[in-house]
Amino acid sequence: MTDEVIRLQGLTKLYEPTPRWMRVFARSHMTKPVKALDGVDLTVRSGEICAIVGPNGAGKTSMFRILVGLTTATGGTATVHGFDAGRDSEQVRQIVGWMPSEDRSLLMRATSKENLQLHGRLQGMPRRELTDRIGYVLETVNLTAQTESVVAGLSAGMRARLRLARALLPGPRALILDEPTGAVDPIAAHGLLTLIMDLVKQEQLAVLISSHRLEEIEALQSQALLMDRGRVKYSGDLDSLRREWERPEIEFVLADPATAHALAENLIAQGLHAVVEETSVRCRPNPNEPVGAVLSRLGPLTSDIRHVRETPMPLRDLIAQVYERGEA
Ligand SMILES: Nc1ncnc2c1ncn2[C@@H]1O[C@H](COP(=O)(O)OP(=O)(O)OP(=O)(O)O)[C@@H](O)[C@H]1O
Repeated sequence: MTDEVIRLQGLTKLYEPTPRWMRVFARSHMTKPVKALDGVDLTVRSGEICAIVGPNGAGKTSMFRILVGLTTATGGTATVHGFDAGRDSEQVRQIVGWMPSEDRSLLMRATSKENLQLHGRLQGMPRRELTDRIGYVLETVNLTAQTESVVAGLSAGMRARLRLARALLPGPRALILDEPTGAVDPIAAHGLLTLIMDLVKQEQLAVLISSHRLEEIEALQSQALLMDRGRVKYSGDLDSLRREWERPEIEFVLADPATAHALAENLIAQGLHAVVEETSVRCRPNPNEPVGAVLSRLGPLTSDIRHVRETPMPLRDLIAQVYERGEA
């Protein structure tokens, strides 16, 4: 399809063990090869956000580093708008905006403008175009008033927006955002995410984002790629993930604690895990089992139930299930 921007096909990255002679000097070294990415397939289209989720060591950073040309793949391909991230790194750099996770990449004693000027020059942007672009990107991230401010004096939220402005400098087709809200307080993080969503819509960017904050991923209404030790555990949208893995919690409210205990015993006898709290009993039915099926097995106890409530599974638990069942 023509609107495919980022495409990974069988992407593999193998880090070789540290050579024996180097182990003497290296602070840490590896004695065995590590497969950071193991045959990853992914497509991100323009106007789409894909969240990369995974525990430490899942391979998120390795994937990002390949896409921005900081390291090369050992197998498969990574392309952006048809350009190969390894072979055509020059072209890829002009159409990919990279927002690293930390402020370390900013010059703290320089102003916002100076940081962007330096970055643009390193990217080979012509001086005229760079001046216009700096004004535009600072306005886009609401930092026009901080154009001449020294970075050290900016808040964490402002610095994050400056890192985003820097990623936008080349006028990219794709954005790669590594933990963009990492050090930012929740209110500023919300502002940053809203800004990112608006940008995606307006400029039809394809975005890859990594975040350990799952509530943010839900708010972004993004696609999700769940990874573990270099392998893909799930790839698709969050609604399909819910349809496939959802096990809503059911709460039964009864007239008195004695009946609540009787109902809980019945559920436990059915092999379900049930928790009693005064007159309420909570349980999670088996996968794909509707609440009606549980009720039909309760017999005469059904008439003692005052209310039934269904609570959707939090995204955190949903994802944990994918990982746990994958292990099994
Ligand atoms: N330069 C490197 N040399 C050797 N091994 C590496 C290198 N970079 C990463 N690894 C290993 O590759 C695996 C994947 O690491 P990567 O940093 O890509 O994962 P991650 O999902 O970004 O983790 P984190 O959330 O901790 O940053 C890990 O086992 C890591 O130790």
